[in-house]
Amino acid sequence: MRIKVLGCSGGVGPGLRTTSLLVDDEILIDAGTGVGDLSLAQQRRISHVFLSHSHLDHVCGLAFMADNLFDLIDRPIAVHATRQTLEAVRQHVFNWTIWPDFSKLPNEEQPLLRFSEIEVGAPTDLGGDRRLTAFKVLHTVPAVGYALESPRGTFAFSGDTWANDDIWAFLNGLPRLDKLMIEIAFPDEQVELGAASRHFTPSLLASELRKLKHHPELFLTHHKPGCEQLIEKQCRTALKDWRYHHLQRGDLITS
Ligand SMILES: Nc1ncnc2c1ncn2[C@@H]1O[C@@H]2COP(=O)(O)O[C@H]2[C@H]1O
Repeated sequence: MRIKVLGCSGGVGPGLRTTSLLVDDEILIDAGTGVGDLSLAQQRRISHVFLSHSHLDHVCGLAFMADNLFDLIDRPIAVHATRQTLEAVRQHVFNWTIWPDFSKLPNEEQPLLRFSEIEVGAPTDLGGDRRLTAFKVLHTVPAVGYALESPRGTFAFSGDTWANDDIWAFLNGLPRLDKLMIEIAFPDEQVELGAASRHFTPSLLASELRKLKHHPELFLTHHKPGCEQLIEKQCRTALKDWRYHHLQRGDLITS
């Protein structure tokens, strides 16, 4: 699998885009502002979108992409998420007030978006020997991460999360875990804001990682704008036993 990082910042600013991963040119995992860097031709190729949770920085690109593609595609884009996330997105974004309901446009028989509920823990076959499984994480709204498995390896994306044992129980149950994209939004000084907003700091992530039986390569993500350098400095100590990278927009992960 070829995973292109369209965005992985915890906010926006010059060169910063919010979370969106393009898998094999046809699947999006989350649809943050990073979607805005795809050409129309690239957007037309998207057939599935998997959302981790309902927060704006992970879904706003879906709204703009749907509008862009209005006249350009003749089959729906499948938007997969848990029941709670779909309810939130439908009620608060695609509600005709914030944005048109593209699950009813251009008409209900052939809509642009087709919402599709996923079950946590139930694998979805993506074809080509690839499968994707949602796993529960802990954030301020219902949220999941996704594991992508293929014969060549397993990549997992934590989504936005804070410390909790469900993540490690799921990841420890995987036969292998080669690459883990996991968030650190705040530096250690902001551990209280991290707790309130349910985000990791470097020391907290390092301590939670002791529960993981695998030793994957780590791809650190979702740093809040302005916090990047301090987080990087703290990771040099906190994660010294791990092979890790601070993920950047435009990076490629192969799995
Ligand atoms: N008390 C709070 N609860 C949740 N989010 C907060 C709070 N205070 C500030 N925030 C910010 O609001 C942001 C919403 O998106 P994030 O979860 O990425 O990160 C969150 C924090 O940066």
